[in-house]
Parts: sequence; C-alpha cells; structure tokens
Amino acid sequence: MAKPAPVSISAFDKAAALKLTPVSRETEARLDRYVDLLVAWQAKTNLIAPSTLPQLWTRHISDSLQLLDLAPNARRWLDFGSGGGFPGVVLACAMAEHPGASVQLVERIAKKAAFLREALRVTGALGSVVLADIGDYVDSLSEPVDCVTARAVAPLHMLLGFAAPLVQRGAKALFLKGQDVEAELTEATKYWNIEPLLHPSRTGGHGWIVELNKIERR
Ligand SMILES: C[S@@+](CC[C@H](N)C(=O)[O-])C[C@H]1O[C@@H](n2cnc3c(N)ncnc32)[C@H](O)[C@@H]1O
Repeated sequence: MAKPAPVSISAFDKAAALKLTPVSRETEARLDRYVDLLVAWQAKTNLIAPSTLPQLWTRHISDSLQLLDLAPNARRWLDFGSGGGFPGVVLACAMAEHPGASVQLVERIAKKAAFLREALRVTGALGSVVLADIGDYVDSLSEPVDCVTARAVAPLHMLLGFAAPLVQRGAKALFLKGQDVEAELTEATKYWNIEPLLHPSRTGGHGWIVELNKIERR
C-alpha cells in the first residue's frame, strides 16, 4: 500500500496563517509567488533568519497582514527598512485589490532593494522601492502618507524621530515590536510626547504592535 504523502510543515504553517489572517484567493496567489521568490533568493542572500523559514507564513506573513485591520482605510503606506519585505511587500500584495493604493518600501541596502523590486514585479503588487536612508527620504517627502510601518529596524525612540513629521501631517504609525516593548516605550518617552496604543500580536509569542497617532518632541 502506498504511504500517504507527508504533510509538509510549510503547508501546515500556511494553513494556520491563513486561518489567523484570511486573504482573498488573488492575494494568496500573489503571496505564493512572493514566498517562492523569497525562498529562491534566501539561498544566496540572508533575507530572514534561516531558523524562521519553516514558520514563514505565521512568523512573517501573518505578522505583516495583521496590520491591515488596524488601518483599514489606509491606502498610501510607507514601510521603513523593508529588508526581505516584511511587512511592506506583504501589505503591497494585499493592497493590490484596492485601486489607487500603494506601498513605498524604504531600504538602504542595494541588494535588498533589488530583491524588493523583483518581489513587486513578480507579484504585480502596487508599490515602489526607494533605495535610501529612512531619515533622508522622510525629509524629502512631500506627498501624504496614511500609514507608516516598521519591523525590526531601529529602537522605538529612533522610529519616532523618523515618523514624527509624517504623523504630524496625519499619518498613523504601526510598529511591530518584541517583548522589550515596555522598556522601549520608557526610553522613548524621555524624548517624545506620545499616546501609544498597544495591541498584542495575533501571531502569538511576545510580540506587540505599537500604534501611534501623535508624536511630538518633548
Ligand atoms: C533586521 S532587518 C528587518 C527587515 C524587515 N523589516 C523584517 O522585519 O524582516 C532591518 C532592515 O532595515 C534596514 N534599515 C535599517 N536602518 C535603516 C535606515 N536608516 N534607512 C534605510 N534602511 C534601514 C536594514 O538595511 C535592514 O534591511
């Protein structure tokens, strides 16, 4: 008797992720193309910690998708330090269903920026890649942004410095943070007047999303 095909960990992980953060068939197809590209590039460029590959869908894709519910009306997104594309490329894949939406991905490492461009191309997601330092880019930006995001890029007090001009012009900031969020908030409030909203990550672990609608220098 033929043995049943082994259930691959990634298929199981993908199913868990889609239960946690459901998406349309079209977005799922775009995310599949992104995952294929990421896995191919990961062999030659370190885009994510190799130990997290088996949980790619829950650890990285759901982690990114969960931001959408916190800014359901946002159409113009800006992701700081996109690296391998989290959350920026994932958001761009999901936002492709909204005409006129776009996600800008800011990354200062040329090889990662090249990967991000290829990811937007193969997925057909709506967005653009900016090869620049975040601070320089924000200084040069005049068009409005609805929501600014970042994951694993810099300590909170530095992210607040980057995001402040955008939040002061009406943007919301959503920063994915780990278990040290309280210490980061304590440090940040030495320099900034903020009224943070803390959302526990839906993907479990000790993650938090820091939502900010006001950032003013003390
Ligand atoms: C640890 S990686 C995280 C990447 C991605 N956000 C994620 O969560 O998988 C941090 C990324 O931010 C980029 N980065 C850090 N500081 C930056 C800056 N000032 N300007 C542009 N990119 C920056 C780095 O080049 C790197 O690709």
